[in-house]
Amino acid sequence: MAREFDLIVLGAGAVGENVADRARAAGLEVAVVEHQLVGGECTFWACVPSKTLLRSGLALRAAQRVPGAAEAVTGRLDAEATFRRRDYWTSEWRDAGGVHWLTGIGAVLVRGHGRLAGERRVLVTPTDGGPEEELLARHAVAVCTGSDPVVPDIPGLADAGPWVSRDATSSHRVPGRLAIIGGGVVAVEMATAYAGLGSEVTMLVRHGLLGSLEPFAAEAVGEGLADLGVEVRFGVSARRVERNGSNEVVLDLDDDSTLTADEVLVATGRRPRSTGLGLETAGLEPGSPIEVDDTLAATAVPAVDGAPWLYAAGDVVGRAEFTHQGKYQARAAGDVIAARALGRPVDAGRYGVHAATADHTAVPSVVFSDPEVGSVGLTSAEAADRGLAVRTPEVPFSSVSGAGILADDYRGRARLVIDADRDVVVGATFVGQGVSELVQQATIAIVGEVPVSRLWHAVPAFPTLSEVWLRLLEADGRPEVAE
Ligand SMILES: Cc1cc2nc3c(=O)[nH]c(=O)nc-3n(C[C@H](O)[C@H](O)[C@H](O)COP(=O)(O)OP(=O)(O)OC[C@H]3O[C@@H](n4cnc5c(N)ncnc54)[C@H](O)[C@@H]3O)c2cc1C
Ligand SMILES: NC(=O)c1ccc[n+]([C@@H]2O[C@H](COP(=O)([O-])OP(=O)(O)OC[C@H]3O[C@@H](n4cnc5c(N)ncnc54)[C@H](O)[C@@H]3O)[C@@H](O)[C@H]2O)c1
Repeated sequence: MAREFDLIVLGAGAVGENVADRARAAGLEVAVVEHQLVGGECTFWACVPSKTLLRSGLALRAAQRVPGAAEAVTGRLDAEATFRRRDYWTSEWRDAGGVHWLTGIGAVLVRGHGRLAGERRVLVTPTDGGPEEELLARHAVAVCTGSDPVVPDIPGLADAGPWVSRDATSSHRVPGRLAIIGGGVVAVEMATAYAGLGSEVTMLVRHGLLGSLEPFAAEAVGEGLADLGVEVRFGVSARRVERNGSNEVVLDLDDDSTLTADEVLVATGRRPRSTGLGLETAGLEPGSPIEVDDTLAATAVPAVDGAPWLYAAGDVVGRAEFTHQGKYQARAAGDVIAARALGRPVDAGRYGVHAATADHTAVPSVVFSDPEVGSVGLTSAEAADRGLAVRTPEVPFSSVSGAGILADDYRGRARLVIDADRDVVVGATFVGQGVSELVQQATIAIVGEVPVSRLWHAVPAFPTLSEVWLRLLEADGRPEVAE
């Protein structure tokens, strides 16, 4: 007989876990269906292992930039120890901790592959090979199934056994020569990590590095990669790839040259994991992102008894492929599903309790390269596309004592994008060592719509990196008192 729950969540990544958590907190009966590891991509193959692989190199280079400490650290990175720390943080790819947490909040974990079979009905093929199980949802189904890497259709590539991000983040081996196809965030972070660990890295970048960010930040990252010995080849693509008899990967490039490596990492973007989910039984297109409104309800699926029943959040909706933003969507989704199920008021207005408004205004992100890039909101180019009249004060960190004290020859820049009509910050980009911690200040300024004239009263402590805010305000100009 079918088991019945108030809410069925497909996927126990960070996003599915948070939908379940909020709905459970309101007292709903929740089932979570997971066909792999509870914790998903971020915990086991993405954020956590990539950041632990990067951290050792960043820490070593930070010490090398401070006389006194530099003399004390004369050796190279210890790859084995770096991998061991990564293995600790990924619990050696075991999810007992996640399962303990999920059952601790009172959700029911169903191990298997779930797919929709019409309105509020899910079929699960159990991981252990048992008979298919039917689950029924009294109120809602939330699809939180994440995304998959895209492998371009380059002749021979698939047969050459390329690395995708999971291979790079879970490897216990440092390839002597690593070729990377792509110039986005995965490519840049893995180039930084593996160059630090001792690989000879060559990046094949069809267009620019980190294309969605401010060009000055990408330029600084390019210089940082060069300092690490990474060769970045712009405007070059692979025409054909093959693994030869010596187990080398040979890439035939469209500038008529050849690149030989021990491994090739494909880092050319991701697509929503929306096939094999039975989405067509709800009238949706498999393979596409699931389009949702700001309460995360699927816009193309009709409501039942006046309430939406199909929700989606995280990478599968394609609004902002970051764990933190997916979890933000998940909190709104879990709360609104509960509110609608329990007949409680719904606050779906701009910045309402149940609306993921910040998806449109203030998505923060950090590229953990060396230097780091921290950004939130609009770039100058995006503001121009929206027809906004903006001021864009920009300063080097050489004007900030805290930066000079943090590291000798500190290199970095910062830029604000200020909506001139409303006199509020709508975007910020920082590049430099340790700038990741500056992003939240900008996020608060944007979401809070704090007038720039008021920011002059938010005094940064001396001598911290945050003093860059003062320099940015000075570059923008001290407010004048009206006659
Ligand atoms: C290398 C790399 C590094 C990254 N670093 C960062 C970072 O530093 N910071 C950051 O914010 N973001 C980072 N990201 C992005 C981040 O990993 C994703 O945005 C995040 O994991 C999305 O979470 P999710 O829950 O939507 O998807 P996932 O984590 O992919 O979870 C989806 C879950 O659903 C399960 N599932 C799928 N289909 C089914 C089904 N039919 N039945 C049952 N279960 C199913 C999967 O097994 C998985 O557990 C990184 C991404 C990559 C690739
Ligand atoms: N620190 C973080 O927050 C972090 C880290 C890693 C990944 N992520 C998330 O994961 C997502 C995926 O990252 P990604 O780097 O794979 O994607 P991306 O979209 O950032 O970059 C893809 C890159 O591949 C290039 N490309 C695309 N097709 C190509 C082809 N056929 N040949 C050559 N180059 C090609 C693009 O020009 C671009 O440079 C990101 O959008 C991000 O949201 C976040």
